[in-house]
Amino acid sequence: MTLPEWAVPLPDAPQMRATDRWAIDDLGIPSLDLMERAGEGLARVVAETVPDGPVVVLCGPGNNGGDGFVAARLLHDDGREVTVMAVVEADAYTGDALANLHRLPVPVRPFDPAGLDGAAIAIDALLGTGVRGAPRPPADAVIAALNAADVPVVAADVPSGVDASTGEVAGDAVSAVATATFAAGKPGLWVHPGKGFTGRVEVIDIGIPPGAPVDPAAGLVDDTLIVRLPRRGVASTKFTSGHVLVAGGSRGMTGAACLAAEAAARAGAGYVTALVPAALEDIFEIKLTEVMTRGLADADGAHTPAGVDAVREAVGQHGGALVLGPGLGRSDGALAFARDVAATADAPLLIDADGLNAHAGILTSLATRSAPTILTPHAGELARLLGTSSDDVGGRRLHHVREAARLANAIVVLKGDDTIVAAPDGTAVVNPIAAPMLATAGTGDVLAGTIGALLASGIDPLAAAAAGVRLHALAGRLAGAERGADAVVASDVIAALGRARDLAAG
Ligand SMILES: NC(=O)C1=CN([C@@H]2O[C@H](COP(=O)(O)OP(=O)(O)OC[C@H]3O[C@@H](n4cnc5c(N)ncnc54)[C@H](O)[C@@H]3O)[C@@H](O)[C@H]2O)[C@@H](O)CC1
Ligand SMILES: [K+]
Repeated sequence: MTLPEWAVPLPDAPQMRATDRWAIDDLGIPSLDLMERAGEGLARVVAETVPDGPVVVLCGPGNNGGDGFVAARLLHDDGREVTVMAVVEADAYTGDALANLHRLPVPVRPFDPAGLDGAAIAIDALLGTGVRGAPRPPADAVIAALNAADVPVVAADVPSGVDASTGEVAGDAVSAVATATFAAGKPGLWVHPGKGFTGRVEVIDIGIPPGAPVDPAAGLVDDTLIVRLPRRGVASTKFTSGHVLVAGGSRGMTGAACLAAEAAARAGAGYVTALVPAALEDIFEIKLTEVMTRGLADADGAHTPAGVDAVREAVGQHGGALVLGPGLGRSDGALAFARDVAATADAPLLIDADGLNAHAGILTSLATRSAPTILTPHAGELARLLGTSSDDVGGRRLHHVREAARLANAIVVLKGDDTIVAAPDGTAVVNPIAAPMLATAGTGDVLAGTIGALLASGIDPLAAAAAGVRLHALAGRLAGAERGADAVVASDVIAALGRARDLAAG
């Protein structure tokens, strides 16, 4: 498993520990220097967040607490009033944390919730990457007290209670306004529910050079990937730009298929064909201008297995990528159509919406497809695919998206404001840009068409999915700036796709 070079690595907790050990043992960097720089960064983030007033530093039993001691000393040196409270006796400390406890210019007090009264800001240096499982007493009570107090919190490395490797939150977790994370981001800071606790994330350089012998499986998507996307050139034709087929639509849901088709065109496809129920073809002909349409044998305005041969024929004629599902509906015929198309169409395939519901509980049936497969579920759809609840998916997003990718032998895009794209080998990339304006009908269809166009351009499916997710979020933000964040509709996002791409590509 190797993270693509366009992704920013997010080491998990064991990889972060190995990185620290490598820096200390192999490069000879003193561990106290690392802790000093971590504490410096932490103190800086505190000063940037709340520049004046008393600071309360809550320190746990390990090196995360040691970072807190360093920040306490530096903030005190800067003239801040600092109170340090520890959750364990001072004689429980060892190593670098103990060394920094000895350098504190103020006494360490036992934790007392009243100590938070009057604080302008607090530092959560309770638990970091060394934690196992849900916070145990007394740390759990300290986390609860901190959340109950009306004091902004800056977290050291990771909000205590958030699993740095996964973003899972087994008990209570500190709700921070900012997180100063050391050496590199961690997956759990970017994946919900953990992401909901971090506030602003700042990565602090603690002086560990690149080259650690670790191989993170998770990463962040940034604009590097967009810069690398193929562009139309002087020799391009509509054929070299890629062909997207959209199979979907049903009575009452023609819009979804249109949005996916139009998004594919705006995301760079050279030509797009909508494969729609024959009874509705005239409607599609009127609604779509650049997109070609083809009517398939239908039942009462919905797809049926009788149309599958025509899909295969269209794939054989034009090649390209197939987007299956937008507006498909849930009639028995349409669901059977989706299963048959997925099982027999020999083209790169993206499945969305009711195309996913057609595969509820039978995810492994997709694993034997010969061409690449991308699935784009939200939490509810992924839960149905895996036969579990949306709450279970919501609590363990990284785990479940990886599991689905492995079972389906597909790229799986778990949508949200922390959209995760996972590959069958466990590689997972997260899009860090939230775009709340995308919370409106039809934006999922736009994402499906966008990824479809990138898939048709011939880039690898993980890159196509990740780039589509990023472009979609960037376009959502642009549309929000143009239309007003709460007024964005899906077609605004389509209209902004091209500019989003140009801006991100620089
Ligand atoms: N040299 C290094 O390794 C560096 C480490 N740094 C800091 O050190 C942290 C990691 O330090 P540690 O490995 O000491 O680990 P932590 O400080 O994260 O916590 C480990 C301590 O918490 C206790 N603990 C474990 N699980 C618990 C649970 N569920 N509930 C309550 N207590 C629990 C353990 O008994 C142990 O005492 C990083 O997050 C970072 O803040 C930084 O100082 C930079 C350099
Ligand atoms: K912490």
